[in-house]
Amino acid sequence: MSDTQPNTNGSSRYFEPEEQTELLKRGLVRVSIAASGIDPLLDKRLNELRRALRSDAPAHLLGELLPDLERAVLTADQNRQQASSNTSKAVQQLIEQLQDCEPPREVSRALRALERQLGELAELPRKLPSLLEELQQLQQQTLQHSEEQGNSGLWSRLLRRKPRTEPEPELEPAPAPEQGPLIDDQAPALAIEAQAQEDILTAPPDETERPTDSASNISGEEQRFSQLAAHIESILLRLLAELQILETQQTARDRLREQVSKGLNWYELTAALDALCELVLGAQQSRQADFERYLLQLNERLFQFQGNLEEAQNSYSGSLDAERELSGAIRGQVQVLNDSVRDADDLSSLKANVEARLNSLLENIDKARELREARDSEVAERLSTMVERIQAMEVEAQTFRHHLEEQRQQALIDNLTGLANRSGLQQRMDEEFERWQRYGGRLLLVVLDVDHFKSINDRFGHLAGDKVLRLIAQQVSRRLRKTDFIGRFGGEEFVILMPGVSPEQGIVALEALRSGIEGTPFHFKSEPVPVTISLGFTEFIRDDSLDSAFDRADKAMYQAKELGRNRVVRAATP
Ligand SMILES: Nc1nc2c(ncn2[C@@H]2O[C@H](COP(=O)(O)OP(=O)(O)OP(=O)(O)O)[C@@H](O)[C@H]2O)c(=O)[nH]1
Repeated sequence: MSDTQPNTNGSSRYFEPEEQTELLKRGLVRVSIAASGIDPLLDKRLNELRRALRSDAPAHLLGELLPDLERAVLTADQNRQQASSNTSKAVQQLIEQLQDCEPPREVSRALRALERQLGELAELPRKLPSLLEELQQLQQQTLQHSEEQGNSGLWSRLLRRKPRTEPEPELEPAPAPEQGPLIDDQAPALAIEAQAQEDILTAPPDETERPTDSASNISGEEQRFSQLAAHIESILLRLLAELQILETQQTARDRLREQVSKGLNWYELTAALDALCELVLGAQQSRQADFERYLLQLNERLFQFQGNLEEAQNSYSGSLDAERELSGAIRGQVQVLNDSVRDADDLSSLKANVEARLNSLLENIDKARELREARDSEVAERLSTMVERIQAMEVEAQTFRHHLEEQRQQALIDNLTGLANRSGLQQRMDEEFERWQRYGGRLLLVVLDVDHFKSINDRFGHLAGDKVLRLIAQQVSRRLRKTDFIGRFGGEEFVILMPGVSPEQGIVALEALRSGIEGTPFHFKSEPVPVTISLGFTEFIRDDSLDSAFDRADKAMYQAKELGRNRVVRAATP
């Protein structure tokens, strides 16, 4: 059979089968070149095919290449579909984010239309460039719209600097009253002198650092952001002040403290956190290394100690041997003396003989004594060295115990209020609960929450909020008995334990506590800041667990909030 093919001038011409094969091969080579660059495995297989076609490989060899090629084509197709689906998802997310920014209605509509186009995955690679171009325009319109609405976006907010550093407001409690038997009614006057704090709310922002904003268009959101940054800085400064570091880290700490107190933007904040992390880890590692060194030293000393004991033991058994040797020698000399007395012929030779034997006996005894004395003094010396070493070891162990205890205690204290933190509170609750289970008696658990604390933060800033928390902690601790215990449960919530107090006594005490806080004149500059607390409490009853009692007290506290706040509610017992 023959075949025809249109030639360049339009007429058809006949092709021999060899020519047709050649043409097909050439066509295949070109198609394979066009299909290159889609997938690395497919490229490899196409390369192999091209090499085989160019080298005039026999048909059966070409046939062997085909299954691999087919597989590579299928895999490449799957990969392409997966890539299309990923791209589609990413673009879809971008569209959703833009929709979240509340774009103008026409932009939102266009975004929805664009989203619909993403459904046709097969078309996506071809359409992607125009699709992205359209998306970029819609994004620009959305951002422009956001800025016009004064609703500055997350990035612009993050990249901007906060206003000047917020100075600490001065909250000055009057001197502490004497502790009353259960509750002291005389609330001290507190003055929150916070000129500086008020400055924050009214001070114009730093123009050089806010290139796009004027002082007048700082949104409420922006202000909250600045307050949050100030809050983070105050926490960092407190951490830096309280961090136990090494002498070699002092300069790094001072540098970081200076940097933080000057105010940080978010980029600097990340670096500052890194630096803080380094300080903490450095100090921790060094303490760890110290401890390891101490353990090594201790090990070495114990080893020496054991060596000394062994030597003392050897020396003691050496003395026993020497004494045994001496008594054998004496016995021998006495035996010889006996024999010479028995066999003596005349008095003068007997006398000389006895004298010689006695002298030799005395010599032996003297030698043995000297030897024993030398050994005794050696043992005494060893013992005194050992005693000294033990004393040194005791001192070191004591110091380490002290350090460990200090660190353990620090981990249980809340930095802001100086009260027990959640872990400290948990520890004490466990102890009190165990005592109550073992010995019975009365135990009250109180949950205390500051009312509308969020609005104090919002009105006066987080630093003022912190000060209020500190002062409440002080006020409440002063009014409690020595046997009571207060810890910070978290945020603006505290827990009080009152052992040996009946619910009737408890309600009186807590009512006085509540009215004491209410009557404390907190001031922000000259403006009074109303601070009240809500309390819920319960008595531990049979079959109670810590959780069940806490739950009751917590519910009672929420009931106090629901009833209008600033009150004490006793939990209903089941
Ligand atoms: N300044 C400061 N604020 C804190 C601290 N811990 C938590 N807060 C804030 O305390 C506020 C508690 O607010 P909410 O839980 O809404 O309660 P609230 O405003 O006191 O209202 P009620 O409890 O319903 O009276 C939140 O805004 C927290 O950010 C802290 O250590 N310092």
